[in-house]
Amino acid sequence: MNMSSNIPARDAQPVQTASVHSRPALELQNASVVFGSGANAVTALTPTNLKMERGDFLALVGPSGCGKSTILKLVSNLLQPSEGLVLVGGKEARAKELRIGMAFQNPTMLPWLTIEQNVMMPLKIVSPFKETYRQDKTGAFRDRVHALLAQVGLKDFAQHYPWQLSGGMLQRSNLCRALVHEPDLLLLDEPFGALDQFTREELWQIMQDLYLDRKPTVLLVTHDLREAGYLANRICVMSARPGRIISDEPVNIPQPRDIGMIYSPAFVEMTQNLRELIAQVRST
Ligand SMILES: Nc1ncnc2c1ncn2[C@@H]1O[C@H](COP(=O)(O)OP(=O)(O)OP(=O)(O)O)[C@@H](O)[C@H]1O
Repeated sequence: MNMSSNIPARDAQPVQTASVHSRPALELQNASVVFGSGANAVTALTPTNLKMERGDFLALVGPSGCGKSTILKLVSNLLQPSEGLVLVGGKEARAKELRIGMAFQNPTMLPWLTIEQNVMMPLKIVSPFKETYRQDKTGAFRDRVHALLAQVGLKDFAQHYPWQLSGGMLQRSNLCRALVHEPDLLLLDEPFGALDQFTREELWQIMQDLYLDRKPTVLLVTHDLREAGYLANRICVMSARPGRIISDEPVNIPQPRDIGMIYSPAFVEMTQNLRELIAQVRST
């Protein structure tokens, strides 16, 4: 399947996936996951290889239950592979203190803290920021939080509490919190799944701006093929359980991408090809 296209983009720049660092940001080497044992064993992931360079934005798509979240859990060290290796920045995930940012479908803001305090939280608890958090007399951390909030249009909401914000505003704050500590990896698990279509598209544009500004390495799990095509520079399709990656293709559309692009014939054709591939693997 070829996901190349001639779709025009605003202020087109080449897609940048090449690494300036020698070690991949993330590597799965024949990593497999089996839950349980004996007759109750469930193979969630067959031996899987995956490599991401720094600054890659990879979308993982596939039928329900194929192991997408399992891969996120492996990468974030919430789960150990039954066999194989998971390397983050060249070191085993379990051997390393990981600096990871995460955003899920439901923003998990602490209700008794303001948005500013919620977004600040990773700086308080994650190295190397936590060591200097208390000595931050200049307010550099606060400035960092405010700059992020301003970038996502929440400049005037820093002192509000989570219950005073809409779902879309909460997810924008959530993205700020996931990025504030400059994570080695940003893991996104259906982060826009609970939003209405207009808000979702607005958030895609905000996510794109944040990504192009900071170039974190991003692994996005989504069921929304347009979201994958709009945001990612690589799309991996997984087979039905037991999961494995059956297609790994670049999205050769220059960034930044215009949101109107998702209605263009070439983009619709690309997502249609993905849809057909997933329909095939669901029925086999
Ligand atoms: N703790 C567990 N014990 C047993 N089986 C599990 C466990 N966690 C996940 N599984 C199984 O592993 C498979 C992969 O699950 P996973 O959550 O990774 O799928 P997914 O692709 O993220 O699904 P969805 O798209 O529906 O969120 C599923 O069949 C699931 O039932």
